[in-house]
Amino acid sequence: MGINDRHSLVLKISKDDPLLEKKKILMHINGSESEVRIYFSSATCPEWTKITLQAALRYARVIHLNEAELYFGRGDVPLDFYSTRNELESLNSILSVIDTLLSGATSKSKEDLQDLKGATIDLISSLGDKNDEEIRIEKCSCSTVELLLQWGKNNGVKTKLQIAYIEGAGRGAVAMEDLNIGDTALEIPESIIICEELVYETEMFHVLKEIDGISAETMLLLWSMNERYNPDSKFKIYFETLPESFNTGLSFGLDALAALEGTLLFEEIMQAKEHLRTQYDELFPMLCCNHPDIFKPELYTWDKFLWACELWYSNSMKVVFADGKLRTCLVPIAGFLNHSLCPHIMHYGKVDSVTNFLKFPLLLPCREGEQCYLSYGNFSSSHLITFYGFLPKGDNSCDVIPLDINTPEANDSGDCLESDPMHMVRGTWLSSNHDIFYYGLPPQLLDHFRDDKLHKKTYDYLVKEVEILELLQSVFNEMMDGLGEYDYTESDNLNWDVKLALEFKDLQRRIISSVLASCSSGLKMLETELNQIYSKSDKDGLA
Ligand SMILES: C[S@@+](CC[C@H](N)C(=O)[O-])C[C@H]1O[C@@H](n2cnc3c(N)ncnc32)[C@H](O)[C@@H]1O
Repeated sequence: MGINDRHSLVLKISKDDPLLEKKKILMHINGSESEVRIYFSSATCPEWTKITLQAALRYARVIHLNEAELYFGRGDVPLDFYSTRNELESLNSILSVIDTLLSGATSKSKEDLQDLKGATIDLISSLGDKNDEEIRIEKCSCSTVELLLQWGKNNGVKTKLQIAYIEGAGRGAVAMEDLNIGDTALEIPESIIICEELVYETEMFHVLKEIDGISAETMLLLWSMNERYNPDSKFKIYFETLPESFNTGLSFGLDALAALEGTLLFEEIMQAKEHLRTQYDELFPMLCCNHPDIFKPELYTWDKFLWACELWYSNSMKVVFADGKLRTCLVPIAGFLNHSLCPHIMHYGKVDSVTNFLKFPLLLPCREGEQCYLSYGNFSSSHLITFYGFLPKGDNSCDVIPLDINTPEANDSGDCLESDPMHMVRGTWLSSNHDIFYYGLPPQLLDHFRDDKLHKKTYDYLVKEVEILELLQSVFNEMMDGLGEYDYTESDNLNWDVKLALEFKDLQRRIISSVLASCSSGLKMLETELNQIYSKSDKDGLA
């Protein structure tokens, strides 16, 4: 209860948030501190739920911003929509505050809180509806998948999902009934999660533990290469459901790599492959020669090593176990969940210490027959292609093009005087402000080039703005030329990897051309502004 019998929602930035200081500045500019209290009362006006939620959402969005979203946001524009992920997290955090209030509320206040809860759920649901996409889902009658589900159930798995074939994404999980926010779609007992402890029980461990600096993840990867072919494995059925090839960026052929030349994705894939090759060469053939009965040479080829790397990159999850330890794991059945930029499940990495189950609760309703999506994390499309082998549908706020800009000012000892963020651009269609001096471009990038001493809207200021936009135009024109032309003519007969490479290049092209369009329209606005100054000075001169 707050003043005058009104209730309040209290939202605050976590003290452990690494972006705490930056978020505090943004909150401060918008009239609040790291903690904000939003008063509400049903007696104020009929629209009170909408008004309360709008007020709370502005601050909740800041609390849930990630680094890139903070870079692209700005203190002097309203704390508007940032991304679907941010919106989903923000609305759910408001919902959990309301739920906490409800647990201790009296009957009158309960009614108001229930109304507010209903309005919050409506907003979350409409977010899901906006991102709803038409995709073909077909029943999966694959016997190995059915065997795995049965094995899971025998071991205690509880699920409200069934496995289906999803157009363009292999297998996926589909809701068997209408699922609401807070419902648990899937529960996996800790006992069937594949994690490092399994290696410790094997002969292999006695050999591997002698290798200097070897990580638990690498041991587990080598274990899985053998276990995949072990007829007596406890996880035999799980391994049988895995695809023969994962088709991630790590398996891109020469044509796809050639198509990507000059892009950051090319660099990312080459670096990742080089790293894996070095790791492989450090272990093999040494392990096979020294311990051929434990590391059978036919199971430890480069191709099989790459398969295992792709398995772990694309299917593993970081899980905090009931003992509090974080482990990289393979989670049978949960491994069927596909990724979305508007996921139903986001918070799932912790085993419930009372029940010993890893639970997958919903942040977004999922109707019967709809695909239930997970968030694999805040990853750019280049990361998702390299390590997962797909380009997600929709606007990915992590798709940025980093810019190599040096901070000009440094003191005598070479240290930068002011900490300059890593500058970048993204598709300017994601920005809400395309007015003069904003142009849909990142404010921090523009500020980097601006001269603080010039007063806004003066002739010199406008001339400097023109210079900045022309500079950006030349940088991005060069980047666009480097990408070459897109050839659509034969796209039907292309290999999966070349297709993916071309789709990535097309996305890069769309981002760059949006930046170029923003620069052009900005230059036009500046030209109009300068013309007004000229005509005014002409008139003044005549007078
Ligand atoms: C954890 S598995 C999910 C289950 C997988 N679809 C299967 O059939 O085994 C991750 C893999 O699923 C695919 N995937 C996940 N989300 C996807 C999406 N939104 N679009 C296309 N493919 C996706 C990618 O191949 C990715 O490497």
